[in-house]
Amino acid sequence: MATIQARISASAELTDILLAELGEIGFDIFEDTEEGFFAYCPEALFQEEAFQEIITRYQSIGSIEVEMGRIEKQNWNHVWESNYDPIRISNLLFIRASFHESEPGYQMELVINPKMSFGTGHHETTSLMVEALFTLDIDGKSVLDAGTGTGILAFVARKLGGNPVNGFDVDEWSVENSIENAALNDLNDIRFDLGTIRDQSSDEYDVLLANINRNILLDEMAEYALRIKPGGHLLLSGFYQEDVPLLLQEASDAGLTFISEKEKNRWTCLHLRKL
Ligand SMILES: C[S@@+](CC[C@H](N)C(=O)[O-])C[C@H]1O[C@@H](n2cnc3c(N)ncnc32)[C@H](O)[C@@H]1O
Repeated sequence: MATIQARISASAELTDILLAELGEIGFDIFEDTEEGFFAYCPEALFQEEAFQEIITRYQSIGSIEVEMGRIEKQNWNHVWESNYDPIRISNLLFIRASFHESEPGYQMELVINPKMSFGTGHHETTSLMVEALFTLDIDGKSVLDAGTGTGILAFVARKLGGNPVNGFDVDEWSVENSIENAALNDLNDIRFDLGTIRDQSSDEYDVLLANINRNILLDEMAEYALRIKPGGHLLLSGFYQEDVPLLLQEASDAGLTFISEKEKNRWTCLHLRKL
C-alpha cells in the first residue's frame, strides 16, 4: 500500500481551514514549507470524493493550488525521519523517535517511529486522549484501543497499568508499525489486530479508546457500547466541538452517559461511561 501526498498552496487563512478539514478525512499533516503544505494519507483510506469536495468548496473563497502525488512504502521512512521532532504533552509524556535522546522531567516516555501511521502526539486529538487517559485509574483494567495508529494510546494505557491491552486498526501498516513500536518500548504483551470494531470478539473491556473521526464514531458507537463493561469508560476524539451534540445523542441511544468534555483548537475529546 502507498501513501497519497497532497501539496497545497493557499492563503494562511485558507491553509488553517484546509488543515482542519483534511484532518477530519484522515490526512495527517506533516510539513509546512515555502511551497505550501504537504498532507499525507494512506492510500487505502483516501476519500477522493470528500477531498475534492473540500477543495472545490474553498476554491470559491480564494485561490488554492493542489498537486497530488503518491509515495511508495519504501520511500516513506526518509520522509518522516526528516520531519519528526520529539513531542511533549505537558509534564505527562515525552515522545521521541529511536534516534532522539531521552529527556528527564516527564511521568512517561515512549519511543514511537511513526513511519506511515497517525499518532505521534503532534495532533490535538492524540494529546487530548493521552491527557484524558492519565485522569483514569486503569491499573489492572482491560483496555481496547480502536484505530490504534502508531499504538500510542495502547502504550500509554499499558504503562499506566492497563492489562490486558489490545489495539486494532483498519490499516495494515498501522498494525505492523504498532507491533514494531511495542517492541521498541518493551510492551510486547499488547495484541494488535487488523480490522474494525465489528471484527473484534464480543469481549467486554473496562476502557475503550477511539480517536478516529466523526462519521466512523457515529457509525460504530453502538458496537463500542457492546464491548464496554458496566461501569466502564469510553474516551472518544477525532471530531470538532460542533459535532458533540450529534455524538452525545448517538452515545445516549447506545446507553452511554456523558462525563466530561475537553477541547483544543476546536478538536474535542469526550469522556463517557456505561453506567
Ligand atoms: C486519528 S488516527 C488515531 C491514531 C492514534 N490512536 C492516536 O490517537 O493518535 C485514526 C486511526 O484510525 C484508523 N481507522 C480509521 N477507520 C477505522 C475503523 N473503522 N476502525 C479501526 N481503525 C480505523 C486509521 O487507520 C488511523 O490509524
